[in-house]
Parts: sequence; C-alpha cells; structure tokens
Amino acid sequence: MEYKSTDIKKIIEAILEQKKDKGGVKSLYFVGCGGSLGALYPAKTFMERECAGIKSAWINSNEFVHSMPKDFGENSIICLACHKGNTPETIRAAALGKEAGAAVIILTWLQESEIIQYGDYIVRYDFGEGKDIAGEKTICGLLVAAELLNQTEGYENYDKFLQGIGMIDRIVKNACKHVEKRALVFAENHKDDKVIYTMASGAGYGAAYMESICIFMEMQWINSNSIHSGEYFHGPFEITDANIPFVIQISEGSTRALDERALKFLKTYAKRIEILDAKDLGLSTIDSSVVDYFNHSLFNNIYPVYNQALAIVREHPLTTRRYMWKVEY
Ligand SMILES: N[C@@H]1[C@@H](O)[C@H](O)[C@@H](COP(=O)(O)O)O[C@@H]1O
Repeated sequence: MEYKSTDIKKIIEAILEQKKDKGGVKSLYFVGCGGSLGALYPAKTFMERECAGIKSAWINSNEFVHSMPKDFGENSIICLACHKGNTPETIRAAALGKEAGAAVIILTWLQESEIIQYGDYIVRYDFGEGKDIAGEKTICGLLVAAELLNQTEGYENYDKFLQGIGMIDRIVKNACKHVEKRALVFAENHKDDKVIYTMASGAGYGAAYMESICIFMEMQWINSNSIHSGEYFHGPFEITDANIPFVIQISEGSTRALDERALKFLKTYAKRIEILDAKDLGLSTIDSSVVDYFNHSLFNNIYPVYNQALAIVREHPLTTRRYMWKVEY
C-alpha cells in the first residue's frame, strides 16, 4: 500500500501499536544519500532539540550499512529517503532494517522500484512542477519525527507545527517569485566563478549542504563547501576576501543570531555576498515556537530559481554529469 504525507500520523500509530508489547520505539534513524539525506536534516534537528527520550541520528546510507548503531533493531524506526528507489547503498540499508525487525518507512517518488520490497510503509512525496511543498520529503521526514514525539512524550507545539505545514506552500511560492530578478543578477555575476560557498545554521543547514554538494558541485562543477555559520569563525573565515563569493541563509528562529554574526563579519571583509533572509522572504508568519523547522523548505525551494538561471547563463544544464550513473563507483 502506498501512503502520502497526510497518512504519517496513522503510520506512526500503527508502528507504536505493533511495538507496544515489544518494548516500544526507542530509536529513530534518518538514512539516505546526498540530496535525500540533506532533505532529512530538519527532522534530525527536530529530534535533537524537541525529544528527550528517543534516540535519533542522521546517517549516510553506506555509513549505516558499515557502521550500524548498536541499538538498531526491533525497537527502532528507520526512515529512508530515496528518490527513484535505486541507490544501492540505500536499498542495502532498507534491507538491513527489514532483517533487523525495525519498522521501515521509505520516502520515495516512483511507485515501483527496487527499494519498495524492503519497506513496511512506502510514502510517496510530492515532487516536480507545481508540487505542494507541504507534501515534500522534508515535511514527510519532519512529520515522522513530530508524530513520534507527539504520540509518545507529547509535543507541546504540535498544533502550531501543523499550522506551519498549512502555511509553507504559499510562503515558498511567494518567495520564489520574490527572488526571480535577483537570481538572474546572481547568475550573471557568478557565471565565471570557480568556487561559491554557502553558509547556514540550524534546521536550514540541510538546504545549504544540498546546494553545495548537489548543485554547485554535482550539477555545475563549481567548487563549494557548506559552512556552518557558527563554525565559520573557527577556520573558514580565513579565506574571506573581496573576491570570494558567499550565499548566506539568514534563518528565522533560534539560530538566527549565528547567521547574523557571520553576516556582520562578511559585510566587513567580503564584497560578494548573496543574502537569503527568511524574514524578508515571509517565513516569520509561522509561529516562532516552530519556525526553525521550516527554514529548510523555504531555502531549498528558492535555490532552484537561482540554479535554473545559473545553468542557463553558464550553458551547463543541471542534468550534466561526468561520473554519476555513468561509470562504476
Ligand atoms: N543530487 C542527488 C544525489 O546527491 C544523490 O546521490 C542521488 C541519489 O539519490 P536517491 O537515493 O534519492 O535516488 O540523487 C540526486 O541526484
């Protein structure tokens, strides 16, 4: 049976019921590769900050296969993301989940794929032109976390969190329009750059990570690194000068102070700074108790406006690869 994001509440109810006489759910693992792993980053930060009694971790699929957490087993949930369901490392991690007796939730896009056979619950997320941001894999991952918390320890901001989900699609779509012109200017100004850094903190860091590894490096062959705004002052800031370009996410919520500190430094010593401010982009309308977790959906969905523009100006289509899916690796 195939599920949607709106079924995640029922999925968690079913898992808790099934595990109730076996000691319940003690751990939740988020597993995937590349962009699929990055998309689960907000769920990781949610569990770390909001949940006191359930262990959680965010692990690359191959690392999970080779270095599995000791407690992983029938008291665990493994939530994997795999877009087309054919990434070997993620398939292997799902198979190990099934073998271990964990509840296996697979977030995916294609209806039929190799990974499906290993999932107890196959959640098909929204993707592509006109998608509902509230149904994307990032929100699915967050819902797995929020439902698990709410149905076990309780989550005091659960209603506000659901309200946020109801608001995110419109916020993102307005923000995309808002950055259209800026994105064209950015593309023109950065078309010859050999390196572009991203910077971010908090739950939105996953979006910066994805932009660095999946877009600048994978799809545009531009050197990059996603610098954590708090970590910037502990090494990376030494490369700052007037010529080095940065894209900095100024998040809404608890880690905004970290981003603002980094921006202040950039404004003093750098010249080429693209500022993506969640406040200017409309995220502040979401309640402050839950807004942190929506930064990723906002930033990760405005980047494509920039990416399309950059790919056109650079005459380097986003589909171009040298190695991925072409050679053995
Ligand atoms: N940019 C990502 C890659 O980082 C990832 O390796 C690949 C496989 O992902 P998935 O397992 O979700 O199909 O997909 C995308 O292209």
